[in-house]
Amino acid sequence: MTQTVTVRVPAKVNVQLAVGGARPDGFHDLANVFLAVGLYDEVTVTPADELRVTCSGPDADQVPLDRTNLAARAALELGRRHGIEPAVHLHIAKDIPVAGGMAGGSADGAGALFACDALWGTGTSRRELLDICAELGSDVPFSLVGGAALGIGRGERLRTLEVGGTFHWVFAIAERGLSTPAVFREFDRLNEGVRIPEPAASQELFDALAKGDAAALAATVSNDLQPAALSLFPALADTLAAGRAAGALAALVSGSGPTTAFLAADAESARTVAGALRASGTCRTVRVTDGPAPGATVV
Ligand SMILES: C[C@@](CO)(OP(=O)(O)O)[C@H](O)COP(=O)(O)OP(=O)(O)OC[C@H]1O[C@@H](n2ccc(N)nc2=O)[C@H](O)[C@@H]1O
Ligand SMILES: Nc1ncnc2c1ncn2[C@@H]1O[C@H](COP(=O)(O)OP(=O)(O)O)[C@@H](O)[C@H]1O
Repeated sequence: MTQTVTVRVPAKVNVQLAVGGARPDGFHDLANVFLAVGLYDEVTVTPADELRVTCSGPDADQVPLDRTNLAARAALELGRRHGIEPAVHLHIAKDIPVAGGMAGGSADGAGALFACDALWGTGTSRRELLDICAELGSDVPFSLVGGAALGIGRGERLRTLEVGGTFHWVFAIAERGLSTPAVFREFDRLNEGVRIPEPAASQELFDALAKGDAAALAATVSNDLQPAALSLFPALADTLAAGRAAGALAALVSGSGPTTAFLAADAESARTVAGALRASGTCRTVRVTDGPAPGATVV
């Protein structure tokens, strides 16, 4: 029997995030276009006496190690469905910023699910894995599949999108995190009394992804949560301005933030934008990477 399984799972940036009004269940309908990018968490699962979570990496102290951790929740749910006691040690090697709008917790949930399924030999179908992911959180199904996809409903119902090239990105990691529910609440507050249209995905954006055309993608990216994130974290405007001034084709908040994302024309331009962001002193760390990246993969 396999004694240890490690799964690598990517971060995401939302190249379009169209947000509808609040639903009766408290969620918002979305047209959420995800692109997986090359920052990864690794989840390693090993048999143990009881369920235990550990985490390493620069942000490890911000990650809960109890049963609220999405990796633990994934193991508990898969075990429950198969009548297996989830006696495993889950170790998260964390490289995705915590509470950064890049779906790091979701990545760990998808990674733990995939890893436990391999360790226990439960042979769960793709359909059931995606159902469990959707129970764990709106972003978790995308973490499993990676690449690029449109998420509708609360973002959990996915349609894979074609991507015709590599997109070069720079991410500016902020000094502190932002809570996703707080950003949605601020979105509701800012839109009080406003009739919010049904969220709709952009065909121009799909075409830009399919062509691998960075300039065309830059012309169509959008994030309806950006005003709410900026309202809660006004200093992000300075980071966005610094990246734009350095030649980024597009500058936007990633999901609910506070990570800011900069689309560059090519790898060299990405390095220039990264250097300018570092020099600007408007963020904690700068990362250069590209997308699309593959979904959860056993390493
Ligand atoms: C905003 C997005 C964009 O991709 O990502 P992040 O910025 O958090 O990475 C997602 O919609 C976040 O998805 P995820 O982080 O999985 O959220 P969930 O655990 O499902 O929900 C947490 C809370 O966010 C709000 N929420 C989330 C999704 C959604 N469609 N509508 C919402 O209103 C609700 O208040 C919910 O209770
Ligand atoms: N494995 C995990 N890694 C990070 N955060 C987690 C994890 N499990 C639960 N959380 C909780 O989820 C919150 C959101 O974290 P994260 O998924 O990193 O951000 P975001 O939702 O902005 O993409 C964290 O503040 C933390 O309390």
